[in-house]
Amino acid sequence: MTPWKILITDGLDAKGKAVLSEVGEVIDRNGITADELLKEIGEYDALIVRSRTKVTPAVFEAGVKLKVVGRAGIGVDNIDLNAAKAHGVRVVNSPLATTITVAELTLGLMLALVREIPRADSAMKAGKWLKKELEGAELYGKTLGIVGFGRIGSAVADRARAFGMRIIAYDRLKAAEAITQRGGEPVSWEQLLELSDVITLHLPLTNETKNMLDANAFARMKDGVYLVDAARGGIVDEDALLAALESGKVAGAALDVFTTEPPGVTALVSHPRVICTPHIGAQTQEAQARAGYDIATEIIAALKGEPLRWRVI
Ligand SMILES: NC(=O)C1=CN([C@@H]2O[C@H](COP(=O)(O)OP(=O)(O)OC[C@H]3O[C@@H](n4cnc5c(N)ncnc54)[C@H](O)[C@@H]3O)[C@@H](O)[C@H]2O)C=CC1
Ligand SMILES: O=C(O)CCC(=O)C(=O)O
Repeated sequence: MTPWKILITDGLDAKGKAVLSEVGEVIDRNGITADELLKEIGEYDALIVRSRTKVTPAVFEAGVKLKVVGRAGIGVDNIDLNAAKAHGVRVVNSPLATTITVAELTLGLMLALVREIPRADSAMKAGKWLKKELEGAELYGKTLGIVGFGRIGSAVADRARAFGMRIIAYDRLKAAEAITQRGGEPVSWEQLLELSDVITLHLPLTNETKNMLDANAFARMKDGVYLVDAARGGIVDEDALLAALESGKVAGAALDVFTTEPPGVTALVSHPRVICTPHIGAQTQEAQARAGYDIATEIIAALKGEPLRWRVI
């Protein structure tokens, strides 16, 4: 047994924990507060988080033994990468584990939006039979605009093609062939906004993508467009989205992610044409089992100084 101590702060699948237990002492402090984390992190060699825990410069400062931070999942916007670099701490993630799960939720949200499934269900539970009012739209033949054509965006494209949708995509960094090979048409940002019937976001939150969907972007969209965000809150300017819903520019929005999480019952969350889920994009048994195993093996590789598959820094 090595002397490594590994702290888990947002839960981890049992298999991942078992793998980690073979090489060190694993402490599960699911739900630990920011203050508690600062007090306790000094004892640990490795920290594993999901999206709840904010790994701030102060955590790196207090983490005097810290060698690696693992994100069981994809987005590392909750980890201060500059501070990690400054303290010589590696950051790793498990980027392949949850792709299918997020793509499936995205398709579910698209269908829920165009057929108003949540409204139909809650009306039934309230004893109302809204058969005449609930006339939806088909996805078939509609144009799906995918913003960010990486792992999840391209998995969404594959599934949406099966629904008979035309796929257009904007990705600032991907070669056009990466999009055409998956049956999509590469377009500019402006074209994507102007041509899409449904827009879905699959890109990271960065300084560049923050508020990418602002009032100007909404103004360029088709009237009656649908929006799905299962990427990150903050990419969409929530005030601009609310205004676009009120004006009728946006027919409906499905949001799995929010600028502040949990957001509380805001005007956006309670809007009748908004469907919300509590950041469950990656939350299936299968995806979490894969993410737990992948991050555990990557953390061990980092602690042992072995080659890494998913080194962020
Ligand atoms: N709702 C949830 O629970 C989950 C959300 N996510 C989010 O989904 C995002 C995408 O995940 P993956 O597809 O695995 O990542 P990826 O890295 O495979 O794909 C992201 C794509 O976005 C593109 N991109 C980056 N900046 C851009 C910009 N300014 N304009 C246009 N395109 C840009 C990249 O070139 C890349 O192709 C993650 O960053 C994460 O924030 C990921 C997992 C679960
Ligand atoms: O792990 C989570 O809770 C969220 C997943 C996610 O957003 C990600 O992996 O980027």
